[in-house]
Amino acid sequence: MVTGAAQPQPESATTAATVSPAEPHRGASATRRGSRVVVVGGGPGGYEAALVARQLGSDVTLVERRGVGGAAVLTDVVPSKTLIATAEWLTLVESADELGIRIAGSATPAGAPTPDVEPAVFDVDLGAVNERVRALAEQQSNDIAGRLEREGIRIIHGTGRLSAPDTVVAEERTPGSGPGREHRLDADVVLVSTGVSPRVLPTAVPDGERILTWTQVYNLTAMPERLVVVGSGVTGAEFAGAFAALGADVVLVSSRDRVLPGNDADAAELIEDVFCRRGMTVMANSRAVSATRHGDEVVVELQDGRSVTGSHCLMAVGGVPNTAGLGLHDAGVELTPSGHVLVDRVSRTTTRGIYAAGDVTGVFPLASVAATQGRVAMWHALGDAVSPLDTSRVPATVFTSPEIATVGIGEAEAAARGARVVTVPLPRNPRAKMLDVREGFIKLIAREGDGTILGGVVVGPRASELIYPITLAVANRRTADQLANSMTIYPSLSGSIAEAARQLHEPLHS
Ligand SMILES: Cc1cc2nc3c(=O)[nH]c(=O)nc-3n(C[C@H](O)[C@H](O)[C@H](O)COP(=O)(O)OP(=O)(O)OC[C@H]3O[C@@H](n4cnc5c(N)ncnc54)[C@H](O)[C@@H]3O)c2cc1C
Ligand SMILES: NC(=O)c1ccc[n+]([C@@H]2O[C@H](COP(=O)([O-])OP(=O)(O)OC[C@H]3O[C@@H](n4cnc5c(N)ncnc54)[C@H](O)[C@@H]3O)[C@@H](O)[C@H]2O)c1
Repeated sequence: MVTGAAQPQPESATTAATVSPAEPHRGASATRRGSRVVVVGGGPGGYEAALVARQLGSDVTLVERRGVGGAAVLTDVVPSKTLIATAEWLTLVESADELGIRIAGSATPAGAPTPDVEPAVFDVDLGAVNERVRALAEQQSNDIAGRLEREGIRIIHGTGRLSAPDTVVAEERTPGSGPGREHRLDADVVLVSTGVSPRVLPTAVPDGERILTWTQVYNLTAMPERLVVVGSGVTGAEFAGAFAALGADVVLVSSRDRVLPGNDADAAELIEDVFCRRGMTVMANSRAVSATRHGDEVVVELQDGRSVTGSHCLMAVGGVPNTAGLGLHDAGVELTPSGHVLVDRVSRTTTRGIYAAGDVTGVFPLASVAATQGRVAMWHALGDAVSPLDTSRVPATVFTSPEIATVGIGEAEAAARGARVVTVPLPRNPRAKMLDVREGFIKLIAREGDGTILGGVVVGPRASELIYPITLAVANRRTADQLANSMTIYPSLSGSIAEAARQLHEPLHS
């Protein structure tokens, strides 16, 4: 019998005790030791949950059909950010000349005419880059699997489904030899964390060679001559930027009037500008209706009758939740109109004892959120202290060059709430000048009156790191004055965060 902690109440706040997850939890003796927990899907949502459940004394089985670490480690976050690391290196090299670095033998005494030497050009061996990417992902997956096994978590390499609300059937994966052995796993708590798969348009079916999903780009052994990227969301923008930096001729087909439609408008405009300056073609208001292979070419037809031809096409048109065949309907688990699993802020589904975490819930498709949802699910299910998920404080980064990092409310909401917005351009910052940083900004949003920081945007190198002090301020309801009065290093890019905060100061007499 399933013994979940409380009646599910999707969309509502939890009934459990509320403390910050950073505070010590109650002792495991207060929790349901010895519970049988089955996790289906081994991405960050699943494996982080498994670790918490084990820590709380449960008997834990994790069923994963592909590889531990999930899509996050094997096809999405880890490989894309590793590829981007190579692209970033090439972007840095663009500044070499400005910084006084010359090709060996071409430096001249001061004042002498510079000899006519071609700027350094690097060829990227995409086969070698991708080999490194795949090896790193595989290694990370093995590291996580090793950790889980050391903690005493049982891993079944196979496909899981619910045969009843308290039973998971796992069919073991036996490569090349028909159906594998079936395990019937009785569970007190089930966590569904099966992620999403790339959305496939029936008129643009990937062949894995020239029409690709984002999971297939790591099989390329040679640089695409002309890559058409369809979709200008985060995935499309990151790959378009990376491949342009790696030396491919890139066309970005965007169905909207600008790239990154869900992001800060100033940041998106800046990135689109950078893309165009680097030679990328950005086609706005261009919805792709099909992608067809003709020998070594791919023709992408657009809704307005135009077409664009490339050597390769990357479809980055979003994902669909992996719920098919899981037995969710029969188990009474409700889905949202978009097909995601309906959960509340402690990850409960509509069936007692069944929880869900990560992209399959569609709550906020980030690895960090998946992991948090998974942990929260186990804290709740197993009776430990728990805070419901708060998506208003989640930081996110688009790993373009420059990076775009955001946290808290955006400008539209700021306007609606009458909040104050200050933007400080990064190129004015002394450290930025030294580093030849030519674009970027810090934007802070603060509540009128008491100056509480409500949100922020950083566009610049390593914005993913620079956003942290702003995240701390948003998460802990700190004020602009508190941010301004925390000293920064001189010279440092974070000095501009303090500068923006100083500009938000409201004098006592005002
Ligand atoms: C290109 C790309 C780049 C990204 N970059 C970032 C980033 O930089 N930072 C970030 O925070 N997020 C990033 N994301 C989002 C991130 O990948 C997801 O939010 C994260 O993977 C979600 O984790 P998850 O645990 O929900 O699922 P996943 O990581 O998708 O794992 C789900 C697992 O479940 C398995 N599974 C599915 N069905 C079954 C079944 N029936 N039985 C057994 N196993 C099953 C799958 O094989 C998979 O391994 C990126 C996404 C993409 C597409
Ligand atoms: N750095 C990161 O953290 C990172 C990176 C990648 C993805 N993600 C996560 O994954 C989620 C999904 O991102 P995504 O970019 O894969 O999907 P998405 O759904 O956000 O974007 C897909 C884009 O494709 C467009 N599109 C759809 N059909 C089209 C067509 N026929 N022609 C042209 N354009 C079309 C859509 O309008 C949309 O803008 C994001 O919300 C993000 O949370 C995160």
